[in-house]
Amino acid sequence: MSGVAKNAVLDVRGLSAGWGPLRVIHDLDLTVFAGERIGLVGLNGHGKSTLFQAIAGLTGWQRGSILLNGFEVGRTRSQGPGRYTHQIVRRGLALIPQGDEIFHGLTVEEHLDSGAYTRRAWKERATRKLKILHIFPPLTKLMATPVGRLSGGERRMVAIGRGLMADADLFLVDEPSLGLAPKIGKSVVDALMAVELGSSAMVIAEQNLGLLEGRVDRIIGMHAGKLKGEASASKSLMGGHR
Ligand SMILES: Nc1ncnc2c1ncn2[C@@H]1O[C@H](COP(=O)(O)OP(=O)(O)OP(=O)(O)O)[C@@H](O)[C@H]1O
Repeated sequence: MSGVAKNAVLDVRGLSAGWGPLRVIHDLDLTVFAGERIGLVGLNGHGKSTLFQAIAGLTGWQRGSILLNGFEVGRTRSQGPGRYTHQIVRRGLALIPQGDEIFHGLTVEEHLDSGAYTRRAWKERATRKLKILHIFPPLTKLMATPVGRLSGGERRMVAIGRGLMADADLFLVDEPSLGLAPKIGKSVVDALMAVELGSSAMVIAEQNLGLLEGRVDRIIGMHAGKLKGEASASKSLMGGHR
């Protein structure tokens, strides 16, 4: 293999990971470059979430190399989740997990603020919130509303918006449309397409290829814990229609 490209935000080599006796990820390689928006498409249970959790250091066990901004964050580990996750987050990772990890009693604005957890993001939180509201306009009038009163689609916007508040270089978004009515799910994915990445990168896991087709820079299939190469549905090949 050639060396790591200079602008690789993420470079995964020989990653295997799983839960207890279950091996979910099999010797996987993946490189994500700055500015890229990637679709990770695969059916339920084929390891998309486990791959994201491995990058965040949250699987039951894992081995192999994971370079985040050139720093090794992989480490062989097998003693319970979460041991290094805060360090990985400080290196530039934002994981937006499946479902809505929200606190019903907190307002929309409190959720967004809670996503600005680095010193720089906190300082810039007013500007960052404006950007989130630009991406998710329905949240504008709901800033003071406790999220327990919101609809499923609005809650998903809050959960994703909170993740996007981070000063991160790599955003991993796990099944943003899951459980939402098709129209709402599409509008949430549309919003993710509108995020200006600059030198950061985004990987969106989805079961529904149609939501990403022609709209991301690359689509990578995932099957039985392995990546299946790239589908011919990248933005450039499809003419970048919206
Ligand atoms: N926390 C966990 N503990 C034990 N097994 C798990 C855990 N999370 C996932 N698994 C198992 O790992 C396998 C891969 O699941 P994973 O959630 O990574 O797939 P996925 O492609 O993201 O699908 P989904 O859309 O359901 O999240 C499944 O067999 C699942 O049961």
